[in-house]
Amino acid sequence: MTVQLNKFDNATELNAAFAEEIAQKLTQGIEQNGAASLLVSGGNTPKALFSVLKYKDLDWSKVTIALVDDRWVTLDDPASNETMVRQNLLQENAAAAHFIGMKTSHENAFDAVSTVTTNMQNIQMPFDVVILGMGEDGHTASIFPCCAQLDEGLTTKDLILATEPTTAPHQRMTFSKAALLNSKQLYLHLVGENKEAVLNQVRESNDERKAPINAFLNQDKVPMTIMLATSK
Ligand SMILES: O=C1O[C@H](COP(=O)(O)O)[C@@H](O)[C@H](O)[C@H]1O
Repeated sequence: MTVQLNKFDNATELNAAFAEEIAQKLTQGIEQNGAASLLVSGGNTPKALFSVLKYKDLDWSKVTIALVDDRWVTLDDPASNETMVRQNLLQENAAAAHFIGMKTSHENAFDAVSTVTTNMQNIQMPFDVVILGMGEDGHTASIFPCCAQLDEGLTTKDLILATEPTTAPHQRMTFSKAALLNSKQLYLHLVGENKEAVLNQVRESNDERKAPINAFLNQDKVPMTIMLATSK
Protein backbone atom coordinates (compact mmCIF):
# COMPACT_ATOMS: atom_id res chain seq x y z
CA MET A 1 0.00 0.00 0.00
CA THR A 2 1.34 3.45 -0.83
CA VAL A 3 2.43 5.51 2.11
CA GLN A 4 1.18 9.08 1.88
CA LEU A 5 3.61 11.79 2.95
CA ASN A 6 2.12 15.08 4.20
CA LYS A 7 4.99 17.47 4.74
CA PHE A 8 4.63 20.81 6.56
CA ASP A 9 7.06 23.69 7.08
CA ASN A 10 6.51 23.76 10.80
CA ALA A 11 4.83 21.90 13.65
CA THR A 12 2.14 24.53 14.16
CA GLU A 13 0.78 24.02 10.65
CA LEU A 14 1.12 20.26 10.96
CA ASN A 15 -0.69 20.06 14.28
CA ALA A 16 -3.59 22.24 13.08
CA ALA A 17 -4.17 20.06 10.01
CA PHE A 18 -3.52 16.80 11.88
CA ALA A 19 -5.89 17.59 14.77
CA GLU A 20 -8.62 18.44 12.26
CA GLU A 21 -8.09 15.17 10.37
CA ILE A 22 -8.14 13.10 13.57
CA ALA A 23 -11.33 14.84 14.73
CA GLN A 24 -12.98 14.07 11.38
CA LYS A 25 -12.00 10.37 11.54
CA LEU A 26 -13.30 10.05 15.13
CA THR A 27 -16.55 11.80 14.18
CA GLN A 28 -16.95 9.42 11.22
CA GLY A 29 -16.32 6.44 13.53
CA ILE A 30 -18.97 7.69 15.96
CA GLU A 31 -21.46 8.21 13.11
CA GLN A 32 -20.83 4.70 11.76
CA ASN A 33 -20.52 2.68 15.00
CA GLY A 34 -21.78 4.88 17.82
CA ALA A 35 -18.27 5.05 19.29
CA ALA A 36 -14.66 5.53 18.19
CA SER A 37 -11.19 4.49 19.32
CA LEU A 38 -7.92 6.42 19.24
CA LEU A 39 -4.48 5.01 20.06
CA VAL A 40 -1.80 7.62 20.71
CA SER A 41 1.96 7.51 21.20
CA GLY A 42 3.95 8.79 24.12
CA GLY A 43 7.22 10.71 24.23
CA ASN A 44 7.50 14.43 23.47
CA THR A 45 6.31 14.79 19.89
CA PRO A 46 2.55 14.44 20.57
CA LYS A 47 2.32 17.15 23.25
CA ALA A 48 1.82 20.09 20.85
CA LEU A 49 -0.66 18.09 18.76
CA PHE A 50 -2.66 17.25 21.89
CA SER A 51 -2.78 20.95 22.83
CA VAL A 52 -4.84 21.52 19.66
CA LEU A 53 -6.73 18.22 19.55
CA LYS A 54 -8.16 18.57 23.09
CA TYR A 55 -10.27 21.58 21.95
CA LYS A 56 -11.87 19.81 18.97
CA ASP A 57 -15.60 19.87 19.01
CA LEU A 58 -16.78 16.26 18.84
CA ASP A 59 -18.59 13.87 21.13
CA TRP A 60 -15.55 12.86 23.18
CA SER A 61 -17.76 10.88 25.58
CA LYS A 62 -18.04 8.30 22.78
CA VAL A 63 -14.27 8.10 22.23
CA THR A 64 -11.97 5.61 23.95
CA ILE A 65 -8.30 6.62 24.07
CA ALA A 66 -5.36 4.35 24.89
CA LEU A 67 -1.60 4.48 24.44
CA VAL A 68 0.27 2.36 21.88
CA ASP A 69 2.90 1.84 24.61
CA ASP A 70 3.99 2.94 28.05
CA ARG A 71 7.10 2.85 30.16
CA TRP A 72 6.79 0.75 33.33
CA VAL A 73 7.13 3.64 35.75
CA THR A 74 4.79 5.09 38.34
CA LEU A 75 2.46 7.90 37.33
CA ASP A 76 4.48 10.49 39.25
CA ASP A 77 7.53 9.72 37.09
CA PRO A 78 8.11 12.28 34.27
CA ALA A 79 8.77 9.32 31.93
CA SER A 80 5.16 8.11 32.24
CA ASN A 81 3.36 8.27 28.89
CA GLU A 82 0.04 7.95 30.72
CA THR A 83 0.72 11.06 32.78
CA MET A 84 1.72 12.95 29.64
CA VAL A 85 -1.62 11.99 28.02
CA ARG A 86 -3.59 12.89 31.14
CA GLN A 87 -1.90 16.30 31.36
CA ASN A 88 -1.90 17.21 27.67
CA LEU A 89 -4.81 15.44 25.96
CA LEU A 90 -7.45 14.47 28.54
CA GLN A 91 -8.30 18.13 29.19
CA GLU A 92 -10.85 20.68 27.91
CA ASN A 93 -13.35 19.00 25.51
CA ALA A 94 -11.31 15.78 25.42
CA ALA A 95 -11.68 15.40 29.21
CA ALA A 96 -14.96 13.60 28.42
CA ALA A 97 -13.13 10.78 26.60
CA HIS A 98 -12.74 7.37 28.22
CA PHE A 99 -9.07 6.50 28.83
CA ILE A 100 -7.64 3.03 29.38
CA GLY A 101 -4.11 3.12 30.77
CA MET A 102 -1.50 0.37 30.58
CA LYS A 103 0.28 0.79 33.91
CA THR A 104 -0.93 -1.50 36.68
CA SER A 105 0.35 -1.99 40.22
CA HIS A 106 2.49 -4.98 39.12
CA GLU A 107 6.13 -4.29 39.83
CA ASN A 108 7.26 -6.10 36.72
CA ALA A 109 5.72 -5.37 33.29
CA PHE A 110 6.02 -9.02 32.25
CA ASP A 111 3.72 -10.06 35.12
CA ALA A 112 1.07 -7.56 33.99
CA VAL A 113 0.61 -8.66 30.37
CA SER A 114 -2.55 -10.71 30.90
CA THR A 115 -4.22 -7.98 33.00
CA VAL A 116 -3.38 -5.29 30.44
CA THR A 117 -4.55 -7.55 27.60
CA THR A 118 -7.92 -8.05 29.32
CA ASN A 119 -8.27 -4.29 29.88
CA MET A 120 -7.40 -3.45 26.28
CA GLN A 121 -9.87 -5.99 24.88
CA ASN A 122 -12.57 -3.49 25.88
CA ILE A 123 -11.49 -1.05 23.16
CA GLN A 124 -13.45 -1.04 19.93
CA MET A 125 -11.45 -2.69 17.13
CA PRO A 126 -10.43 -2.10 14.43
CA PHE A 127 -9.09 1.11 15.98
CA ASP A 128 -10.35 4.18 14.14
CA VAL A 129 -7.06 6.05 14.40
CA VAL A 130 -3.58 4.90 15.48
CA ILE A 131 -0.84 7.52 15.82
CA LEU A 132 2.67 6.12 15.86
CA GLY A 133 5.87 7.93 16.79
CA MET A 134 9.42 6.92 15.95
CA GLY A 135 12.56 7.01 18.06
CA GLU A 136 15.91 7.89 16.54
CA ASP A 137 16.78 4.17 16.57
CA GLY A 138 13.76 3.40 14.36
CA HIS A 139 11.67 1.95 17.21
CA THR A 140 7.96 2.52 17.25
CA ALA A 141 5.51 1.96 20.12
CA SER A 142 7.87 -0.05 22.41
CA ILE A 143 9.04 -2.45 19.71
CA PHE A 144 12.78 -1.78 19.81
CA PRO A 145 15.52 -3.05 17.48
CA CYS A 146 17.86 -3.96 20.36
CA CYS A 147 15.53 -6.00 22.42
CA ALA A 148 15.05 -9.69 23.25
CA GLN A 149 11.31 -9.28 22.51
CA LEU A 150 11.80 -7.81 19.01
CA ASP A 151 10.67 -10.93 17.13
CA GLU A 152 7.74 -11.42 19.51
CA GLY A 153 6.59 -7.83 18.90
CA LEU A 154 6.75 -8.32 15.15
CA THR A 155 5.20 -11.79 14.93
CA THR A 156 2.87 -12.47 17.86
CA LYS A 157 -0.86 -12.51 17.26
CA ASP A 158 -1.34 -11.41 20.89
CA LEU A 159 -2.60 -7.89 21.50
CA ILE A 160 -0.03 -6.88 24.09
CA LEU A 161 3.51 -7.74 25.15
CA ALA A 162 6.09 -6.51 27.64
CA THR A 163 9.51 -5.48 26.37
CA GLU A 164 12.84 -4.54 27.91
CA PRO A 165 15.01 -2.55 25.48
CA THR A 166 18.77 -2.65 25.98
CA THR A 167 19.22 0.82 24.50
CA ALA A 168 16.53 2.74 26.39
CA PRO A 169 15.48 2.88 30.03
CA HIS A 170 12.53 1.07 31.66
CA GLN A 171 10.58 -2.05 30.97
CA ARG A 172 7.70 -1.30 28.60
CA MET A 173 4.20 -2.44 27.75
CA THR A 174 3.23 -2.24 24.11
CA PHE A 175 0.64 -3.23 21.55
CA SER A 176 2.05 -5.76 19.07
CA LYS A 177 2.55 -5.13 15.36
CA ALA A 178 -0.50 -7.33 14.60
CA ALA A 179 -2.68 -5.38 17.05
CA LEU A 180 -1.62 -1.98 15.68
CA LEU A 181 -2.36 -3.16 12.15
CA ASN A 182 -5.92 -3.93 13.24
CA SER A 183 -6.84 -0.33 12.51
CA LYS A 184 -8.61 1.78 9.89
CA GLN A 185 -5.92 4.47 9.64
CA LEU A 186 -2.31 4.64 10.74
CA TYR A 187 -0.33 7.84 11.09
CA LEU A 188 3.36 8.37 11.72
CA HIS A 189 3.88 11.72 13.47
CA LEU A 190 7.36 13.24 13.08
CA VAL A 191 8.71 16.68 13.91
CA GLY A 192 12.24 17.96 13.25
CA GLU A 193 15.09 17.54 10.80
CA ASN A 194 16.57 14.67 12.81
CA LYS A 195 13.40 12.64 12.53
CA GLU A 196 13.24 13.33 8.79
CA ALA A 197 16.83 12.10 8.41
CA VAL A 198 16.07 8.96 10.44
CA LEU A 199 12.96 8.34 8.35
CA ASN A 200 15.02 8.48 5.15
CA GLN A 201 17.60 6.08 6.61
CA VAL A 202 15.08 3.55 7.85
CA ARG A 203 13.17 3.59 4.56
CA GLU A 204 16.44 2.93 2.74
CA SER A 205 17.33 0.01 5.03
CA ASN A 206 13.82 -1.37 4.51
CA ASP A 207 14.34 -3.88 7.34
CA GLU A 208 11.80 -4.16 10.17
CA ARG A 209 14.29 -5.90 12.47
CA LYS A 210 16.77 -3.01 12.13
CA ALA A 211 14.04 -0.37 12.38
CA PRO A 212 10.64 -1.72 13.53
CA ILE A 213 8.81 1.32 12.06
CA ASN A 214 9.40 -0.39 8.70
CA ALA A 215 6.82 -3.00 9.74
CA PHE A 216 4.18 -0.26 9.36
CA LEU A 217 5.70 1.57 6.39
CA ASN A 218 5.93 -1.67 4.37
CA GLN A 219 2.55 -3.35 4.73
CA ASP A 220 -0.54 -3.60 2.60
CA LYS A 221 -3.25 -3.85 5.24
CA VAL A 222 -3.89 -0.32 6.52
CA PRO A 223 -3.56 3.13 4.92
CA MET A 224 -0.52 4.90 6.40
CA THR A 225 0.06 8.65 6.32
CA ILE A 226 3.29 10.28 7.48
CA MET A 227 2.65 13.67 9.08
CA LEU A 228 6.06 15.37 8.99
CA ALA A 229 7.15 18.88 9.93
CA THR A 230 10.77 19.75 9.34
CA SER A 231 10.91 22.50 11.96
CA LYS A 232 9.45 22.74 15.45
O1 LIG B 1 9.88 5.87 24.16
C1 LIG B 1 9.11 6.34 23.33
O2 LIG B 1 9.58 7.04 22.28
C2 LIG B 1 8.84 7.22 21.05
C3 LIG B 1 9.38 8.48 20.38
O3 LIG B 1 9.27 9.57 21.29
P1 LIG B 1 9.67 11.10 20.93
O4 LIG B 1 9.88 11.76 22.26
O5 LIG B 1 10.92 11.02 20.12
O6 LIG B 1 8.52 11.65 20.18
C4 LIG B 1 7.35 7.27 21.30
O7 LIG B 1 6.66 7.21 20.07
C5 LIG B 1 6.91 6.14 22.24
O8 LIG B 1 5.52 6.18 22.45
C6 LIG B 1 7.64 6.31 23.55
O9 LIG B 1 7.27 5.35 24.52
